[in-house]
Amino acid sequence: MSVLLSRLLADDVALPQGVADAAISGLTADSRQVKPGFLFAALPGTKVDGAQFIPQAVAAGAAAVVIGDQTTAPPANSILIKSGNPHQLFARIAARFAGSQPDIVVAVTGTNGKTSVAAFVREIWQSMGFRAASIGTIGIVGPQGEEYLAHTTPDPVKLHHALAELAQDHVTHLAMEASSHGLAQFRLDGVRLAAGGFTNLTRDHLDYHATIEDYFDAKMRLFSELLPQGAPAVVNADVDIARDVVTRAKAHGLTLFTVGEKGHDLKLVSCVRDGFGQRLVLATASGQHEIYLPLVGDFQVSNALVAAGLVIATGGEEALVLHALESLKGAKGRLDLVAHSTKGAPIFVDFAHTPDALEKAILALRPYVKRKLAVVFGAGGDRDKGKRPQMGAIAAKHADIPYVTDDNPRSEDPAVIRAAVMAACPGGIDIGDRALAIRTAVEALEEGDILLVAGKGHEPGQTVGGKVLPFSDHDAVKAAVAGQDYHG
Ligand SMILES: CC(=O)N[C@H]1[C@@H](OP(=O)(O)OP(=O)(O)OC[C@H]2O[C@@H](n3ccc(=O)[nH]c3=O)[C@H](O)[C@@H]2O)O[C@H](CO)[C@@H](O)[C@@H]1O[C@H](C)C(=O)N[C@@H](C)C(=O)N[C@H](CCC(=O)O)C(=O)O
Ligand SMILES: Nc1ncnc2c1ncn2[C@@H]1O[C@H](COP(=O)(O)OP(=O)(O)OP(=O)(O)O)[C@@H](O)[C@H]1O
Ligand SMILES: N[C@H](CCC[C@H](N)C(=O)O)C(=O)O
Ligand SMILES: [Mg+2]
Repeated sequence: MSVLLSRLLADDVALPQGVADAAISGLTADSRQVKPGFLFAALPGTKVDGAQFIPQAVAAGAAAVVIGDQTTAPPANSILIKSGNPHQLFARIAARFAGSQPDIVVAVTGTNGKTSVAAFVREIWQSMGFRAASIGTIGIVGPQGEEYLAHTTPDPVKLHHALAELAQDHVTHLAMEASSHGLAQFRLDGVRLAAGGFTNLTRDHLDYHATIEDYFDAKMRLFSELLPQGAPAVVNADVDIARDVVTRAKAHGLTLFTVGEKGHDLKLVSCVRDGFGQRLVLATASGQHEIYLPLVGDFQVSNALVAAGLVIATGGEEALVLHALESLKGAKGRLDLVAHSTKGAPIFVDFAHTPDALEKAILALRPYVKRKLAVVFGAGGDRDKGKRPQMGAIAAKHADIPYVTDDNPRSEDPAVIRAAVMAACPGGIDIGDRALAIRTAVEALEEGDILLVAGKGHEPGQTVGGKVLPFSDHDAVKAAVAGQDYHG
């Protein structure tokens, strides 16, 4: 398949006619992927400037090269397209190259809860009879099954290829996660969005964003730049920063839809625990509604309301949406009750890998604990180091038995990461080998205890050095309960 360069650039860049008639056979921002007739985007990155690979891209047959207008590009035997924002231009080109997108695409941002909200939105739409999918940390989940992805928000080429495939498969409704990296790197700038959601903002990714304000600004691009005027902004009103989100959304002419105890459009009137579920009373313009939410944790109520808000605000019938909440399953590895120990203690697997998430996950389980609450957790390598002592302190404060273990050490020395966590976690038990930590914790469980295994959730591997070794918390827990060794 080839597309005329003029079609890919639309009104973004004007080129002389003969030049604009070039046929482009593919796109990439990686010189190593260039094939004859491709457009290569030479993008400045966090490690290198893609412009240095222009000679290789041209030698591989690049027909056109997108570069920043401040970049001094080497003389190239191909069409040079200069842009003040090459990342954004590339995202738009990727959208035009791929062609179709599902009719209704909503995006959710926030530090925690994005995957859960995207999964809930997909589930609600499915139960209303729509052909729906979601894209995010757990991959592409749709009618054709699941495909794991490397990123929460994929790069524009991968993203638009996925959107076009879903549209061709007659998927009309899509919920996607907008990560702060994805927003900062303009990965979603070609997506036609119908609505945006916001969950919360707490500490994460301060290795990448210089300050928490920069991190917030990146997230706010969804509201202040990506959504078209008048589109709904669904905001969890129960977090302090919601005020700022509302201000930005209003300034951009979005239609506010607030949810939660302080919400206006979908208000949480009351919430009472009922086994591993919760009975909610919700208020909307049409009156009060009693709902059973089959999920553990206050934060899942908040996520479910953002999800319901996104569906209602994009035209979903309120009664059907609220009814659908009663059968939500949620995303794999989010406070997932995976097994019971031989003494009957429930064991949960969760994806908490930020201080706030760890605190929320532990506190969500506390009401069910009759004796002791144990937590197995760690902190990721090559990621925000400031999270480590904070997570250690939270486990020490809120859990009875904290086990500190490895969670994707990546290029770092795992013992150094654990030491940083342990320094703030008096009483913590340091067991680097994650399978052994889980087995030790499981074997120590008594009746009335609960174990939370946090940090990896759905992840299928442990990243050590440059290698991803097969590892699943779900399987490690099941093996430990069966008294078997687990090696991934
Ligand atoms: C920090 C970060 O987000 N980096 C992403 C970014 O890379 P970069 O632009 O910094 O790349 P770079 O290595 O400096 O290279 C610059 C350019 O030169 C190009 N290049 C490089 C080498 C070469 O030989 N030829 C060549 O053309 C590269 O393709 C790139 O376009 O763009 C790349 C292409 O899209 C991503 O693969 C890469 O993700 C890295 C691997 C990553 O780990 N990202 C994580 C942190 C991430 O994005 N996470 C978020 C949030 C997760 C969450 O929800 O918590 C996500 O959405 O997944
Ligand atoms: N609304 C929330 N508030 C606080 N913590 C939450 C909330 N929702 C989920 N969590 C916690 O955060 C973890 C991750 O949740 P989820 O995967 O839905 O978030 P995410 O925003 O997609 O995360 P990531 O950016 O890592 O993909 C959960 O396992 C849980 O511990
Ligand atoms: N998208 C997140 C996932 C972190 C998962 C956790 N297991 C860790 O490795 O810290 C990141 O790449 O920072
Ligand atoms: Mg996610």
